Amino acid sequence: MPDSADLAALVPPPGATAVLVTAGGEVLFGRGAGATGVAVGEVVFNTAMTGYQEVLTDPSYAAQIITFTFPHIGNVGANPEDIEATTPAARGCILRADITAPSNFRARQGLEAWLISRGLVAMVGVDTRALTRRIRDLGAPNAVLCHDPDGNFDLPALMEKARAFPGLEGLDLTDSVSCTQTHVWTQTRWELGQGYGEQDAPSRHVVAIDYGAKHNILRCLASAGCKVTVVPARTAAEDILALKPDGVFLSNGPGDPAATGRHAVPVIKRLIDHGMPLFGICLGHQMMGLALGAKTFKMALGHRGANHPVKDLTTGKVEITSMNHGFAVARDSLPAGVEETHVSLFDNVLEGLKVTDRPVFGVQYHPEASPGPQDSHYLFRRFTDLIDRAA
Ligand SMILES: NC(=O)CC[C@H](N)C(=O)O
Repeated sequence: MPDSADLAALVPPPGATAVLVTAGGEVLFGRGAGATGVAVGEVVFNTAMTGYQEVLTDPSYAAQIITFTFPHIGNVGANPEDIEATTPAARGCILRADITAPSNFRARQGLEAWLISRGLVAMVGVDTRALTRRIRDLGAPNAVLCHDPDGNFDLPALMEKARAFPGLEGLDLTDSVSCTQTHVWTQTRWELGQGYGEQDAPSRHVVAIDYGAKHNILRCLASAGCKVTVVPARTAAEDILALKPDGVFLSNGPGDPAATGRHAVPVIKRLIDHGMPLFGICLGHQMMGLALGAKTFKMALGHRGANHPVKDLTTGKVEITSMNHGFAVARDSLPAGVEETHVSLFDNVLEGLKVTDRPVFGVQYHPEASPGPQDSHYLFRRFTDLIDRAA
């Protein structure tokens, strides 16, 4: 493994204004883009070919630096609609090609200006295919991404910074991305020519626990006919029950489910015991698993993209899904009475579960897509059917 002296001896190539330094001492130079400064986190790759704005605003990417496997990122620019959360969570991004001027009727800004406005550090002009292979073969590294227009890099200090990052295992990050106030969500899904809609006359009441919820999940719930009351991540079970919901939704979110589960699992257990219809997505699904007595584990590189095939074991149908997870529920830890409902056809990881005698289910992937195909939207209907049957 390279040491500080090896790193101090490295001379950046001419024109290098950004560098990625891993905790293991690997160094990758490129050209800086977006905000200047230093970003610390776990480096992961996403294989989606579209929807970079949704990916970069997904709160589940807190404390992560994203490299896109698609080489041309930025072609459609940025617009104020394709935003999954207003607070920045991802730390930065790494791109193959230079960011070019936008060409899309919805663009209001170029990607470069948008990255700066969100404080996202970026690096372009690097071999993202080699970086992706490295992540695939050796796992997702902790690293520091530094953008300095003068190209002054203290590489040993950057490596130390990467080493000081504790890694995602054991990290509860929901407080940094959850809402702070209870509020009602009324926006519905985007339609071409109309944009987002506003809900009218919802017939069911769902409380969504916000561990870092993507907006499109809330829109899908609103479009499925639910009045959606969004509550902060640490809301007590009794306060949720006092809102008299017909069902409770457990959102996606960043970090380690076992760490966030320390405060969230007792709340989820109480709701399950109460007989409440429950639907969990990603982090919400993982913590539902923990509440039922299953275990979660950290995957070597995780699943991130918009092209992951999943089989619904309850219908035999295969759907192409959107994913972003680095942890998963361990199949062999599922207790009696909890059934696996979905499985990844890429690597056989458990992607969904349900409780046999209660109205409780969750999926590991992202049925709201954003970005990605809409094959899995049926799950919102499955939730409202459960609510209606439990009424
Ligand atoms: N999208 C999510 O909710 C991600 C859940 C969790 N942080 C993981 O990486 O597995």
